[in-house]
Amino acid sequence: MSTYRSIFKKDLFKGQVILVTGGGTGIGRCIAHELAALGATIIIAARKSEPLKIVQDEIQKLGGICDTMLLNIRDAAMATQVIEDIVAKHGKLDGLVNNAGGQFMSPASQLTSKGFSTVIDLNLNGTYNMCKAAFDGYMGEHGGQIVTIVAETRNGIPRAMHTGAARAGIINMTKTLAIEWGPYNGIRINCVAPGLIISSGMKNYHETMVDLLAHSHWMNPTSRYGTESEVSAAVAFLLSPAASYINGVNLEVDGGSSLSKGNPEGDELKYNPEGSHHPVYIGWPEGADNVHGIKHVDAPVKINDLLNNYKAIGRSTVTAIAACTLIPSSLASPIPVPVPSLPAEFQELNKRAGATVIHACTVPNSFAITFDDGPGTFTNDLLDYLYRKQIKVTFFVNGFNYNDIKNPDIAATVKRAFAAGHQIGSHTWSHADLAASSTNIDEEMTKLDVALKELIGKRPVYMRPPYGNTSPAALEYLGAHGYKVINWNVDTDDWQHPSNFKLNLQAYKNALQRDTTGKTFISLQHDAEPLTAQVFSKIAIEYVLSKGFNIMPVGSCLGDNDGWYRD
Ligand SMILES: CCCCCCCCCCC/C=C/C(=O)SCCNC(=O)CCNC(=O)[C@H](O)C(C)(C)COP(=O)(O)OP(=O)(O)OC[C@H]1O[C@@H](n2cnc3c(N)ncnc32)[C@H](O)[C@@H]1OP(=O)(O)O
Ligand SMILES: NC(=O)C1=CN([C@@H]2O[C@H](COP(=O)(O)OP(=O)(O)OC[C@H]3O[C@@H](n4cnc5c(N)ncnc54)[C@H](OP(=O)(O)O)[C@@H]3O)[C@@H](O)[C@H]2O)C=CC1
Repeated sequence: MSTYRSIFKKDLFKGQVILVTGGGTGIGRCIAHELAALGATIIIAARKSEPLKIVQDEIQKLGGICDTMLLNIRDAAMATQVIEDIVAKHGKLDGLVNNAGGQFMSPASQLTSKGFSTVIDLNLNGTYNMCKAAFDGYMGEHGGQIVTIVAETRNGIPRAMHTGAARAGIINMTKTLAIEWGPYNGIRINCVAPGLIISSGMKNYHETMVDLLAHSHWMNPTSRYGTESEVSAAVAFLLSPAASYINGVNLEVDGGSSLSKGNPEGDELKYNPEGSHHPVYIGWPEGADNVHGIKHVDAPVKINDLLNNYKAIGRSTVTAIAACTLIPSSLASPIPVPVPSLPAEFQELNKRAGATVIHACTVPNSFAITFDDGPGTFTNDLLDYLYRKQIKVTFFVNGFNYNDIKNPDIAATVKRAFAAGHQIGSHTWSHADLAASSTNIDEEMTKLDVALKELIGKRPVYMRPPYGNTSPAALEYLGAHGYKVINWNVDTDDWQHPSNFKLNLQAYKNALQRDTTGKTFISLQHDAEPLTAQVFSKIAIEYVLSKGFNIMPVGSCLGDNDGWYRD
């Protein structure tokens, strides 16, 4: 049976006694396997005995030495007792890996003080309890190495303020302890700060979060998530003599994700949705997971699939990994063909027949980015971004769909978008299908016009039919009432796949991948969709800009700068 294959030399920790808290699952389990494979006597400790026993059994089967102890790191007395028991039973304590910890996700505004205290107590106080117990019980007199797993917190952790605060506290506590405990007690103490890691820990997240995470793994400078092995390797390094001159640091193992988060010009950055150019490091032996009943990793299925993908393609083959996140060809849409302008005689005919449906722009090199169904709860976030980038787009708004346009917050968003110079178009009052015989087209158009007139003092000329659906009767009505009907030639499908940014972006890529000379585009997405407003729209805009297009409202891209509205 093959053991964990560490990149470090065999017997690196032979004869050492090392405690790994939370060693029964995920990252802690991987660290326990690696250190045991390198010769250490490992003690894994946590609240639940069953996972500990399973990992102990795995390590022993592989020829390692492993002991288990029950421990709640929040309980200072229990921490003291566990250290005492280890020293009594194993004679010493060379290393402590503070891995136990966690949190739940919550926006700061919804966090209760009990919830905040709970996460601070677990992570900050819990880590303090362990460090203090290790110092008092052994290391203060004999020295030792301490490594604490925190989380990358460089620019805060949105929706996890409590854990960000706790981990930042630990990082600072670590620096102080390095100063106080280094010179006289021979202790080295450091932190490892993982970014998102494919581990069992992700099983604690809600399914929607897992779905989002599964689609976002390319959104960091290394274009993939990390592995438990990559965190474990950092821990092993910091515990080892190779790190003898490293004290009080926080080593980020995050693929560079902390570099952009929270930076206004960094969030929507320069991700490479094609896939990673970086090899992945996995210490487990080559081959399938779950060999000899030992699972390599136990992440949620969709996240584990990512890892299998990284593995299947190759651990060190740069080009192969770059291909690991291909969208199946069945999902790719055909290259959109811009609709050429009709000859004059047909334009006249068309007028009589009703409005023409427009799918593309006419101004060379223009790209109109359009948003339907809003305003949504996060449209303001999008407006902030558009302001920073000085980009104008078109919002085809509804009166009563996801939100009520008469709601003061929603009304204020429409006014803000209009005042900022974005084009406001009509998307009907209630998102009605204009091709359906039961739809009262006049009511749908007029009711929204009246509401918009009240809000922005004008009625829109440009409109988008919901679902892109029209009928001869609808076009006749719209033409007769002076509306310009706008559809699209780039459909991101974001309403159906709101967290699949990669799939959404594929529509843009299909449009822009070949020679685009002379071609112009109108794209469709939905600002009522929170993830589109917050994330995808920014990715799409960066992509279009990177291809050298000028982004503008639909009216401008059709050469019309003063006919967007009427009184
Ligand atoms: C694409 C972008 C995505 C970005 C995502 C970035 C996220 C980065 C975060 C950093 C990366 C870290 C990853 C990981 O850590 S992986 C997971 C590791 N494991 C865990 O996190 C463990 C899971 N969590 C828990 O077990 C518990 O939440 C916790 C231990 C933290 C608390 O458990 P405990 O049993 O002590 O506490 P209670 O359940 O009794 O709750 C106490 C009070 O806490 C509040 N609370 C608890 N859960 C929630 C919740 N889900 N939502 C809101 N509030 C919550 C609440 O006040 C509880 O008190 P009451 O029950 O009386 O109300
Ligand atoms: N996975 C990721 O993407 C990232 C993880 N991290 C951090 O890495 C560490 C490991 O995470 P991961 O393996 O993914 O998640 P897991 O949830 O699998 O691991 C957490 C471990 O901590 C133990 N634990 C929790 N509370 C206590 C407690 N009060 N006393 C003792 N043990 C406790 C748990 O065991 P039990 O419930 O039996 O006590 C569990 O084994 C955590 O600190 C996590 O926050 C940081 C950044 C990213």
